[in-house]
Amino acid sequence: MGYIKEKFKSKADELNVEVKDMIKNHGTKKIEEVTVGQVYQGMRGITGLVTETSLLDANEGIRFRGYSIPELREHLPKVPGGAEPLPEGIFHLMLIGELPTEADVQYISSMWGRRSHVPNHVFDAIDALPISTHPMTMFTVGIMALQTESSFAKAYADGINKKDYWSYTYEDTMNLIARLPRIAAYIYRRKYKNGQHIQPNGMLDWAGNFAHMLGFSDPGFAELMRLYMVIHADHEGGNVSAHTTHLVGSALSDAYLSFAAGMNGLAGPLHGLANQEVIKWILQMREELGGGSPTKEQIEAYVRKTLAEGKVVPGYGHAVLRKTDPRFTAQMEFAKKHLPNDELVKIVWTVYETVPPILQELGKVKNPWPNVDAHSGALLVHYGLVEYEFYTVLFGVSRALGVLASLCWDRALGLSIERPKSVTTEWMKQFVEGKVDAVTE
Ligand SMILES: CC(=O)SCCNC(=O)CCNC(=O)[C@H](O)C(C)(C)COP(=O)(O)OP(=O)(O)OC[C@H]1O[C@@H](n2cnc3c(N)ncnc32)[C@H](O)[C@@H]1OP(=O)(O)O
Ligand SMILES: O=C([O-])CC(=O)C(=O)O
Repeated sequence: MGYIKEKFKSKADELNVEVKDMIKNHGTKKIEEVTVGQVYQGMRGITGLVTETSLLDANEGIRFRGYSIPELREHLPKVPGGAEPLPEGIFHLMLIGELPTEADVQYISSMWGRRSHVPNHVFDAIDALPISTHPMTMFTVGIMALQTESSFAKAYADGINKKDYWSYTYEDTMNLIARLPRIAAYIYRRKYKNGQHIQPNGMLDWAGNFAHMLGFSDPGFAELMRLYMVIHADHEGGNVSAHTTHLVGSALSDAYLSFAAGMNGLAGPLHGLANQEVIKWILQMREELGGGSPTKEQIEAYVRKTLAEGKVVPGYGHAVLRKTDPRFTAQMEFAKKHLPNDELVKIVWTVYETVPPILQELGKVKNPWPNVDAHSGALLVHYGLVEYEFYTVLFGVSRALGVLASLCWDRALGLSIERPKSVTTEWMKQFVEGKVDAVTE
């Protein structure tokens, strides 16, 4: 057994004892009351999941095992001469719960390199789709085709002990993460670069190799990919992609099935797809105004028009956050350092000055501030990755790190199949009239 796997096992054994104890001694302690409004409105504010990898504070933003994004940028290992943290490092942190050493990161990097071979039938499955297919559809088809390789599914079919679920899930996790950049790059080159594919470079780190396979040789782009892959990796457990992966995994669907399900959620415009919507919205605004940089007044008018048409302003608002997303700030800092005079980036910054007061005026928007998706597209366009329909695939490759580390924990802790209670509105009517009681068991 590799030493990262051994470390995970020993951490999981320790936490298992604590969790069993928690359930035994405090299992009946109430966390909070659930209201009728919460049940109808997306279960907002209901604490209903345990996710070890990260925790969100509504005002401060995400922390990965206690570390904020600025702290991660400082403490995680980097490539020689690089300034941005390596995704291998945040994966180690989320899985093991400790900051990695340089050696840990190198170990994970070379492990993923060794496991990165993608069988041909995956490419054939993608090639069977029309070229006009959305890249996220190609991505989930690719992941589903790769499910033939699941160690968990094979082991389960052969009959395994519950105690060993974690081990096969770990193997699937490592193999899937190793292969995702190749699948994503294949989709990009197939759809946008006439199928001129680029072979992996085994000497590079995971994100550096991804940048290389996509076809971008500017070292700034590789740095951006490292930062991008770190900041999009996880956002505690309740977001649509993480929750879906966890939910599907709770039926003991393997990592491929669970992750593909999560990616179908990420492909929704209120979640991950918002990053393509942001750049599309900005480009349309520019086109309607005849090109160039719009003024604050022009942006304000365009925002009001968007709202009047009954649409949301993409990249703004959040289900849980109540301040500017620190992932937006991290990208803004990257832009200030590397591309302070980029025209599109400057538009993103003017949009940032303009949108929040307008959303506040509406009186119903709980968070008028930008989220992670408000900034990412402008950075990608700067380096030449202009095909915005592809952006959510990048998000998905990154999100694998968090949701699959979590899936390892789900199986290691023996978490149950998820099955909350649902009711009908007829039941709800009787409940508010005091004719039926809430079901507590
Ligand atoms: C990686 C991520 O997933 S980050 C989120 C990416 N998504 C986006 O950027 C899309 C734009 N934003 C939104 O649609 C929302 O803010 C969401 C989906 C992120 C959160 O939704 P909710 O938790 O329901 O937000 P909230 O409670 O503030 O919504 C209240 C009202 O304000 C509206 N609202 C919220 N954000 C916006 C916005 N950016 N533009 C216009 N209206 C908005 C909601 O649509 C809702 O209107 P309704 O009562 O008429 O249905
Ligand atoms: O937390 C959420 O609901 C959405 C989000 O920002 C993410 O998943 O990154």
